Formats: sequence, structure tokens, C-alpha cells
Amino acid sequence: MSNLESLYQQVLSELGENVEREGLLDTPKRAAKAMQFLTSGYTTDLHEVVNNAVFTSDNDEMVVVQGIEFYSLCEHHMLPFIGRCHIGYLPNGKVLGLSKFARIVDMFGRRLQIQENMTKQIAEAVEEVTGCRGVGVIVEAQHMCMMMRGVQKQNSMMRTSVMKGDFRSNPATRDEFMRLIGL
Ligand SMILES: Nc1nc2c(ncn2[C@@H]2O[C@H](COP(=O)(O)OP(=O)(O)OP(=O)(O)O)[C@@H](O)[C@H]2O)c(=O)[nH]1
Ligand SMILES: [Zn+2]
Repeated sequence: MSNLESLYQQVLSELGENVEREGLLDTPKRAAKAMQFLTSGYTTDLHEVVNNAVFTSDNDEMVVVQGIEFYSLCEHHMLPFIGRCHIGYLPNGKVLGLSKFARIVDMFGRRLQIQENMTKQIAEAVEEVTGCRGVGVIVEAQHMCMMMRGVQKQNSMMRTSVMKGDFRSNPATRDEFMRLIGL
């Protein structure tokens, strides 16, 4: 049994469970495996994720990839927050492979996070790999720590944004981004 597995067994025991009952026999192993997957973003390398899928293009108009779903864990309670991420950028001679936006979102989602930091990290990664003139990232999510426990509010949604480069300095760029994603 790995260290993480025996710690999960201890947690079950502390919660008053019988760790010998049939349904729980493999639970420490499953929980450890699940948690390692849900935090696998820590060991994900940005350049491996992108895999050189950055292509030369003379199209310098805004590109928007909208509605990328993600599952993350809030760093305060280790409970899920779930939502969608919208990314827009202004290419500067190079465009990024479409699937790589989703891979970048997963890379930063699969960690213990707060939504604000995750939003910023995604924006910085897109900027780093594309060398773009500007990037905007908007994340909309629901936090289980607010729904299942605590204040128990089921209908609130948190929206965070990070605007960099032209998206920050030029209101027209920001407005175009908002219009394209329907906000
Ligand atoms: N800004 C921000 N806050 C978050 C995020 N995820 C969880 N939180 C908040 O983190 C705060 C932690 O507050 P504490 O008072 O230390 O913890 P708590 O007693 O469990 O708080 P309650 O949730 O109010 O019961 C709570 O207000 C959560 O709603 C996030 O991604 N961003
Ligand atoms: Zn929380």
C-alpha cells in the first residue's frame, strides 16, 4: 500500500468507517489514483502539452475558443469547482493548434486552485507559447464548497477574467472578445 493509500485508509477510519467492509477494501487505492489524476497538472510540462503545434499564419485577426469545460479542485476545501473557460487571442504570425487550448486548461485545472489564479496561469501560458499580441481568458464556474456545504448556494456562479496585451490596453479588442463569446 502506498503512503497516500494508507493515509486515505486512515481518513476513512477517522470518519468512523469500517475499512474492512467489502465496499471500502479498494477505496484507498481508488481514491489515491483519482486524486493523483486530479492533480496531475503539477507534473505536466507546457512544452510537452503544446508538442510544437504552433503554426505560421498571416491571419492576425482575433481567434476565440469558447466553452472549454474543466474540473478543478479548490485549494481551500479540496472540493471540485466546475465550469467553462473562454480564450481569445490576437496572433502575431503564429497560431496554436486548437486542441492545445483545452490541454492548457486541463494542465492548470488539474491542481489545487483558486479560480483567479487558474485564469491568470492559462492566459500566461497562451501568451508564452504563441507570442501573441494579446490574450483574454474568462472562466465561469460553480464551486462545490459553496453548494454542498458552507453557505449552500446552488445558483451562484463566479466569473473571472484576465486580459493581457492588446486585450488590456484596447477597449475595442476587449469588446470584440466579449461580443464573440456572447457576454
Ligand atoms: N476568491 C476565491 N475564493 C474561493 C475559491 N474557492 C473557494 N473560495 C472561498 O475561500 C474561502 C475560504 O474561507 P474560510 O472562511 O477560510 O473557510 P470556511 O470557513 O470553510 O468558509 P465558508 O465557505 O464561508 O464556510 C471561502 O469564502 C470560499 O468560498 C476561489 O476559487 N476563489
Ligand atoms: Zn472551497
